[in-house]
Amino acid sequence: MGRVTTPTHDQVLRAPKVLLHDHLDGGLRPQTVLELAADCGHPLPADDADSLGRWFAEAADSGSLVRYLETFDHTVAVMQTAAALSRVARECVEDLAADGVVYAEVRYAPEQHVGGGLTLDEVVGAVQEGFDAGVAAAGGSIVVRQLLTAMRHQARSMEIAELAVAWRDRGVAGFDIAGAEAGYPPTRHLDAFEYLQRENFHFTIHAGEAFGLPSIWQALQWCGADRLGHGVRIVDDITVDDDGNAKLGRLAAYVRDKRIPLEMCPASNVQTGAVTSIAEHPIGLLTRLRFRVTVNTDNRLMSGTSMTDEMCSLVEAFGYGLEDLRWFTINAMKSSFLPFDERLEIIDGVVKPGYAALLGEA
Ligand SMILES: O=c1[nH]cnc2c1ncn2[C@@H]1O[C@H](CO)[C@@H](O)[C@H]1O
Ligand SMILES: [Zn+2]
Repeated sequence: MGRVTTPTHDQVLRAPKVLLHDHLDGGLRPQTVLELAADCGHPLPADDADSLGRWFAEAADSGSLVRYLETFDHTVAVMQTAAALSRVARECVEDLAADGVVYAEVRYAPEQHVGGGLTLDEVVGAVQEGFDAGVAAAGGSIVVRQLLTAMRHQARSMEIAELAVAWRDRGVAGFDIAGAEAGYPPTRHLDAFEYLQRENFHFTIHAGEAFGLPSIWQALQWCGADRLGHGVRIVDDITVDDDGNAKLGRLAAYVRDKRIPLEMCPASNVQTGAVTSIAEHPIGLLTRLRFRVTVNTDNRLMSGTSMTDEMCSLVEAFGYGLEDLRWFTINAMKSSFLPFDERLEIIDGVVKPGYAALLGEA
């Protein structure tokens, strides 16, 4: 893609970044996990913040999505009160703002936070309170919305979809399904997706991460997803010949033609074994073919990552310049679930001037 102005780490940190795929229960500070676990008597596999952070990264680095997801037992366990949820949500916004994120959609599954007696409504309210406090602490330099996730192996998706719609004007911008992909096709939750479409609401679906094209096809053509969580396996429908010419199958062509946003999470994909390395991540090919690619963190705790780290690893692996990072960022902002005028305001008022200033330095 065009010109290349290789950025320094400090420039990537200062660049305005947009995050569409980040799990609230995958982004806690290790120290906070320790303190909340002490409060509620939850036993942890380590007793200081450094070793606990390392434990999460190592346990998640398993080559299997199912084992990766087991690490969430410890974060979800300490997020069962309104105070704990608000704290985690506030710290999440503080950490994203410090990382130069200007817009974020942060997701979690409310049904996993009712073990301490909270109602679903109270869970969403507690998270929103934390987000509001975090945005205030960051001096309004960041805009944050919730995405409500339903767990694909459970049967509460309709209820969670209704919850999301009930909160649509109070901080919730969309809906998602997550959890183990193989064996739990998105069509299990068709009633929820059809309801959301009738409500003119937005949703994304984790698809094409641990399972291939049928999962992506169902998410788009049966369920009507607006975006794909990961979607990496769309490359199974693309062949590249020895001269580098790519041939797209019907599904890959549809995804590109319709500008379906791909919420790509490079570090997470290496840990779950969806790809073997960042350098071999399909994001390189998909970017070259001009799919609507976005860059995301997925789980900052489990992957020991940040938006700055993800961007820097792509700069290193693919030689991307500031121009490419701006393209990813504008792609993400165009694909957000905010109203169109609010998206434009951030693109024209924040993202473009931010990159113009950095390109002026370079
Ligand atoms: O990459 C992923 N693929 C599928 N599910 C995930 C991923 N990361 C996190 N979760 C699941 O989403 C729940 C709500 O945030 C988490 O508890 C985890 O089980
Ligand atoms: Zn995810």
